[in-house]
Amino acid sequence: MHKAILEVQEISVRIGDRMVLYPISLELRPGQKLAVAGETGSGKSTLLKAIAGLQNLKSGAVYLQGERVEEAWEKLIPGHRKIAYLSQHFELRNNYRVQEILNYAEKVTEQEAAEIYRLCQIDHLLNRKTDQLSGGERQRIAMARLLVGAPILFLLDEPFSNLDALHKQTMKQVMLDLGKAMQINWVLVSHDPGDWLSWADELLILREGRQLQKGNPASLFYAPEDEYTAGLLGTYSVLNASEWEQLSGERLEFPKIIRPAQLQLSTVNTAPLKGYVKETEFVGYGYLLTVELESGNRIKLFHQDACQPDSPVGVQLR
Ligand SMILES: Nc1ncnc2c1ncn2[C@@H]1O[C@H](COP(=O)(O)OP(=O)(O)OP(=O)(O)O)[C@@H](O)[C@H]1O
Repeated sequence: MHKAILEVQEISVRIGDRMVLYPISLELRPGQKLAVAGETGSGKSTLLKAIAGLQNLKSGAVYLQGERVEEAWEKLIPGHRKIAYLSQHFELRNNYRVQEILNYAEKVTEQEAAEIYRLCQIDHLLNRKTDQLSGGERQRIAMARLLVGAPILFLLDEPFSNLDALHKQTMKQVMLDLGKAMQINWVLVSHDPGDWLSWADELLILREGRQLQKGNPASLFYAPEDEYTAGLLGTYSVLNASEWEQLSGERLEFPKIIRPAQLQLSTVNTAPLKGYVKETEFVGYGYLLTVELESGNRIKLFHQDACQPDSPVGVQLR
């Protein structure tokens, strides 16, 4: 019995004469949810396709429950029957009823299929034609279509890119429910940190085809190795070593990356750092202030209330 559902061993991909993915290894244990982040062109889709057996590898191998996943060149129709891959460019055949499209892919019992439709929140759409659906509905149907194929690993490429905040929430709930009910393992690729920070157990950061950092989302959020990772995951500021020492008492050899929620305003006279408010931006649960420190360095922090531009403020650690 293999403990890992998925083992990716040192896989690399070359397309034409370009290296698109340098050797990457990872493991997914049952129930684990992995998110892959990186700037556009960093190799996220290529990694997913390589895991799904839809890509030729230059080196390495992918194992699903201990069995090697064949590469694209090894099969007449590339792909693995236990791995579902939902591309950001998925297509639903036009002019069919939703039910017909789903029946065609069904490899589960009628009862299980009904449960999948319920969890994907598409029961009410089964009699619709595929060209009478919203983007969010199409996405959930494409997902259900793959799910009735009974996968154990589900790979999603930018599943939220066309959805509004409400539909995103629905999709995330659907994925959580499905993960629990059907013991499906997820790997998700996304641009938007809001999509997966709360969702993933593990986060992999890619840059120019290389694995930069891997860890749990909260630790990467608060301790990114560099500004690339910091920037991918949200708003940040950089304090120089002396500013950080004034703030925390800790002496570092390098600048410190810090998140807005780690700082707060304080009384000007006694504050370790002083500056002036330059911008106030309403962000729903408060205001994101831009404060220019005495050094000229601009940092961002959250505050409950709006502040007048150019008002003098003190800054301390929260
Ligand atoms: N079929 C192909 N032929 C040539 N180059 C390709 C091909 N597919 C991908 N690439 C290149 O490989 C690199 C990685 O592409 P990939 O689609 O994996 O990136 P990505 O991180 O998913 O990007 P995005 O977020 O824009 O979807 C890019 O530089 C891309 O131009």
